Amino acid sequence: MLNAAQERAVSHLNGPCLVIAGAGSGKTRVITHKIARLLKAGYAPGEIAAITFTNKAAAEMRERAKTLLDDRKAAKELVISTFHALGVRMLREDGEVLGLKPAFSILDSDDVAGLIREAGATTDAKLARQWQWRISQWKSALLDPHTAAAQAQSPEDAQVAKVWLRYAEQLSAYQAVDFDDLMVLPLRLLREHADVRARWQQRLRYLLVDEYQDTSDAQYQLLKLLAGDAGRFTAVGDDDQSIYGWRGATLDNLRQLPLDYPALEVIKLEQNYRSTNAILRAANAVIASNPKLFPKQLWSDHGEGDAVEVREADSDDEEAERIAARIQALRGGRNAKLSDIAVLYRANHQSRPIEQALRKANIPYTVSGGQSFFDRAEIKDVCAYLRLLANPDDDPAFLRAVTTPKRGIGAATLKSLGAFASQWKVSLFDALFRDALPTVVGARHAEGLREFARLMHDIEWRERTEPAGPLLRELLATIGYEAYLRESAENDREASQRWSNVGDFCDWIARKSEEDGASLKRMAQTVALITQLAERGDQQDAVTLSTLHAAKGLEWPHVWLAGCEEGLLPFFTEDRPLSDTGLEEERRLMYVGITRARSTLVLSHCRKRRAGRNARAPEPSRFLSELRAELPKTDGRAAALARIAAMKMRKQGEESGVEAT
Ligand SMILES: Nc1ncnc2c1ncn2[C@@H]1O[C@H](COP(=O)(O)OP(=O)(O)OP(=O)(O)O)[C@@H](O)[C@H]1O
Ligand SMILES: [Mg+2]
Repeated sequence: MLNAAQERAVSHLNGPCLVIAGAGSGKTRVITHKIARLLKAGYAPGEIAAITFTNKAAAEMRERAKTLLDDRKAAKELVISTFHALGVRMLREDGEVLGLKPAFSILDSDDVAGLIREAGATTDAKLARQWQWRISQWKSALLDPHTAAAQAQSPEDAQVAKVWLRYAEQLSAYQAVDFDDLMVLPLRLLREHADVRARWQQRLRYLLVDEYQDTSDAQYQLLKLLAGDAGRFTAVGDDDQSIYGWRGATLDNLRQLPLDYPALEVIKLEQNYRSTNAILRAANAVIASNPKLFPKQLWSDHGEGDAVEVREADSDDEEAERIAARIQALRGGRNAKLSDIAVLYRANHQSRPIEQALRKANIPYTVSGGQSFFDRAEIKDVCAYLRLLANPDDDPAFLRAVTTPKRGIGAATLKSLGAFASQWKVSLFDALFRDALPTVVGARHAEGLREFARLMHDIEWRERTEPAGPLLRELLATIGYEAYLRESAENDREASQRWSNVGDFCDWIARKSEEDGASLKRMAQTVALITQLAERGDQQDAVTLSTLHAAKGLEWPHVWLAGCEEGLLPFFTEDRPLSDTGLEEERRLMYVGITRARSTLVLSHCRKRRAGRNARAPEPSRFLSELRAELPKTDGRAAALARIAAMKMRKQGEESGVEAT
């Protein structure tokens, strides 16, 4: 079912459309329903592209489309992806006009940091990170190294521009791109090649963009080029939920849209279908302190509901224990499933005490937004082999693979190999096949390197006919990866955990490659893009632990927002004091957190919080005072009962001898 305003948005098929509305008002629902409507109007599934903010949101939207359409085939053909994944698709198909081979590699942030250290000939990791950040900013602003050099305002900028030039050369030599390139290069592709542009405009005849308020400059330009002058798109967003300003997202794109498209149909939605009025009032109260771009007032017919609670804990450990006690109570008293419950927080490090308390209480949980599965060292090791298989010119992957596990090939050998390779202008892997190799690195090392090359060739040969899963397992057995993990991990438990992660990964590869009929190499090409543990399809009932940023767009019946403290939410430090715009973005983050809740919401803060080895005594968040007028008087008795429950749990934990990790 759709309400009248949603229906208007869904049925507006000719000309551009913007839905601007508060949290939980059914914006994402408009997109899924509009997909169905477009199909009815004669669009082919492959002509409709829906852009989501995360891979996880894309997977969810495809699920929703599946149920709505009742047509699995059509749902499969829909283009539902993030801007970045769409960029990859465009580059794989058409990147060659920019000099990019279809099998190019995608570097993650660590790979990039390594290359930039090399390009700037520095070992200072912190400095290199600063350069990386600057270069990324320039790239997002659509500059090129030469312009950056010409426009440099300071000697530092001039130096970074030089590093950038060398870095850019490395990237093209390695046939690799970084994450910024995934937006910038498709843009260049469409701008500079009218034929390619025409083809993609024909192909993606209608675009739907979710979370429009968090698009970057480059993304907006890409949208415009794809949608053409007729503006065949629908964008939905909420200016009060723009929380990625720090990463280059800009609300200017919202302001600009009506100017660029005078025919733009702007639709507001005011009814909230997610939350109770108690929760909405808290949300409205907080966001009221921000200046308004598009004023709106949310209401819901879900009734008043339970009062929003504010809890104070002595320490972060106590806060965590209370969270665990509350989850048990929700499970018992309200029959809640664990997947109905989320614990949200501002900073990754806050998950540690909470994870410990949940383990102690035997409550299954998943962490999202923090370190993802694919960021784990062991998974990156395996991926290095896969990347090298997909693209032998991928030098960073080569370096990681050839040294993991150790094969007696040291830094000196690699350095000579590097010099040799650049002299011949070939990749490191290619250099292994040059006749002069033994004279460069010595006979013994040459043999070691060539053995590695033979191993990779063997896999490459066999991957054409053999199924991906078993082949990958065999590769890991051949290189003795498990033994390597046992040697290099801190202790047995860690080694087992890591090895079991690798096992999960192999299972996932096996399953996915069977599903898609993909070879190991094909899988390797997609792997670089996957960042979400969720894609492994964990079905177990579990509580969600998530950063506020990663919770965007999602909803749970029960939400606990932890760490509502000055310095944490809003986030600031002595080195990084809060600016006005910074404070506004933090407030929007608080608003996003509050509006994730459907029925119950708890906000907590601690009197003492550990930060590294020190403890701080933070003040309660100013956002709590902003919504205080909307809260009932604190119920002393309920607080006391919760404390007693937490104490009991602590005792139980000690008695059953469950160890915290
Ligand atoms: N017309 C409707 N009738 C019933 N339920 C609705 C309707 N529209 C939306 N909903 C429900 O309300 C909830 C919020 O919808 P949705 O996630 O689409 O909102 P949103 O505006 O995208 O929120 P956010 O700003 O957080 O992304 C969902 O559970 C959705 O199924
Ligand atoms: Mg949404």
